[in-house]
Amino acid sequence: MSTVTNTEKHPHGNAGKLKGKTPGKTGERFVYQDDEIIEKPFNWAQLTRLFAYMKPYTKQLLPLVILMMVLGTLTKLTVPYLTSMAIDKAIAPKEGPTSITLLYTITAVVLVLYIIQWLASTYRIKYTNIIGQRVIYDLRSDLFKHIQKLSFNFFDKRPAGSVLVRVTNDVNSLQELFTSGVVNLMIDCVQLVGIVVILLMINWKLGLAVVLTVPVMFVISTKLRVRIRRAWQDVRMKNSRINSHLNESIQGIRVTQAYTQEQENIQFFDTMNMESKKSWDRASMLNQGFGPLIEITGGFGTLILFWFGAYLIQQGELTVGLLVAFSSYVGSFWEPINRLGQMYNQLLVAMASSERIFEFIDEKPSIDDKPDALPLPKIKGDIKLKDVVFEYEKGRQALKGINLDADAGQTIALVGHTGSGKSTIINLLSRFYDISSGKITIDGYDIRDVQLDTLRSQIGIVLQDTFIFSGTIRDNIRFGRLDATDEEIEAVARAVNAHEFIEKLPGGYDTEVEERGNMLSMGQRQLLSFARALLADPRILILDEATASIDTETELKIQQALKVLLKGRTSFIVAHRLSTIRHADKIIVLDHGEIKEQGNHAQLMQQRGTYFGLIEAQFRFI
Ligand SMILES: Nc1ncnc2c1ncn2[C@@H]1O[C@H](COP(=O)(O)OP(=O)(O)OP(=O)(O)O)[C@@H](O)[C@H]1O
Repeated sequence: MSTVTNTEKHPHGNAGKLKGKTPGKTGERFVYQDDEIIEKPFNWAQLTRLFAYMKPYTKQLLPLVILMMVLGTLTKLTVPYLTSMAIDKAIAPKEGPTSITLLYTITAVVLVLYIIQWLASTYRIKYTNIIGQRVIYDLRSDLFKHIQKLSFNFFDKRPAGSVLVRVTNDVNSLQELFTSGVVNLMIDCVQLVGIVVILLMINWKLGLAVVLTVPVMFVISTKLRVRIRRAWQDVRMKNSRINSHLNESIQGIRVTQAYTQEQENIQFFDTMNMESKKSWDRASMLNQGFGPLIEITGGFGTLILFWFGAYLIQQGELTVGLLVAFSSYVGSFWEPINRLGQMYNQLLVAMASSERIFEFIDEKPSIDDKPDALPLPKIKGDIKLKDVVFEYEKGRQALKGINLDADAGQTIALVGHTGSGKSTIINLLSRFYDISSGKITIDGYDIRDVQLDTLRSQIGIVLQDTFIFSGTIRDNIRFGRLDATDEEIEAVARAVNAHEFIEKLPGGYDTEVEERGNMLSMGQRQLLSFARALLADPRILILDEATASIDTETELKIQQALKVLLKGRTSFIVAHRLSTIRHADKIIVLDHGEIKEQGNHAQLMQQRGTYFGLIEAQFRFI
């Protein structure tokens, strides 16, 4: 495609999965059913697919992470045992004198172990962050690349906000899982097994008593955490609704102000904002209430430990040092258990997010190359439409059997009442949609049989409301052909009468225009889009003429520019200006998806039919 397609002409705002659009019912707007699902049951296939994103990094970074993890865990688990040695052998030995030298030696070893532990954990965090960020980068980039390829009918069905939320929120919600979750899961498992083994080795009776409380504690902690996690998820969801609304309200701020709907909008936002606040309050209440409760679940284990431990010391089966070591191990026992419960919740949330992400990634573009599609060679520009029927939705024909021939170099003007099918024809020529039946050929090639990019790169499109991207004027023209030189850009700008106004801008060609080019007038934006199309130099040009009335001087400039642009190309123009229509080689008059009349201006005026009526009406209107 030589120029960008206009999203505004195909608003995404049609209901799709929107539940309703009644103003005031905050809960109803900006709610997309599938975005609402917070958690999904465990799904191994999906989890495997998600973790496959880590694969490219398993060879270099993951071994390092595992090494750091093992090192960190080993050192961590050794310290309590050394402490017990310090107590039992150096501070209060059963037999013989206390040994300060042994105490110093143990302290020195513990110091070294702490240093190793610190280094191991620093590097482990560093490497896991690298892996996590890369995975998220890959995932987001895959998703974006894929969305770029999806066809118009995909966007017809979905509100832009919903697409936005998936690329941002859903991907972000996986961030935690990849940056810390996976590695923590491994560490916790290793640590738990290590601790259980050590506890049983020190004293199997006491070990067993403590270990038996684990499943109970695990269930309690997980169950409590589910509620907290859900409450926080609700906060996120409410925030993402605010994001969606913000997106729409900022894009539509001009309409809002024009219709003086600011108050209504503020009220609506307020309700949303309040809901987000309430949901936050709820979550933080739960956090305050349950958080400490979870923390003290570990206290039960400690109670059992001291009660039973004291008994074993009395029986001579345990030393004080070992009890201290035991208590230290038990202390670092609850940490991984709590985290595992958290991790489980995190996985359920990740399931829902990844399902939504993969749903988009799995969406096949409805318009794609056939497996045996050949490149479309350089074309002359003969276009034929034969019995073309098209339905956007099943059962509603937007075009009802169109037959039309355009010879290379001809200018075809499409005219007709609103909704008669003009834009639909131009959408079909670039294969933004596939026809329901019939055939469209270019130089004898069926457009469904050739490679899409070789087709679209030979068609230039200029739409009514030119889409200006944020960047310089030069960048915006260069969008037509990325390898164009500055001289070429200036040459096309001169050819379409745009040079003059560009020169007058504060930075000339390097003036930064904000997104959508609001600082430029409608006429200037039109001229820019002409320059863009001329630079692309396509054999076929599709033009949706702007309806906006502009001053006579600019109008004249646009007419001259149009002449330059149309020269030597086959052009289809959804024409609104009489001057454009008059100069067309062929005028196609559409009515309810059918061709009513065709011919040149003089012929059609003579017929005194629909065209005559349209022109008369336009004059009366003017
Ligand atoms: N994305 C879409 N999904 C469903 N129906 C659509 C879509 N776009 C257009 N239509 C319908 O197809 C018919 C033809 O629309 P089209 O946009 O081609 O008309 P038009 O002649 O270009 O009108 P206008 O001059 O107002 O732009 C209309 O009935 C319209 O409602």
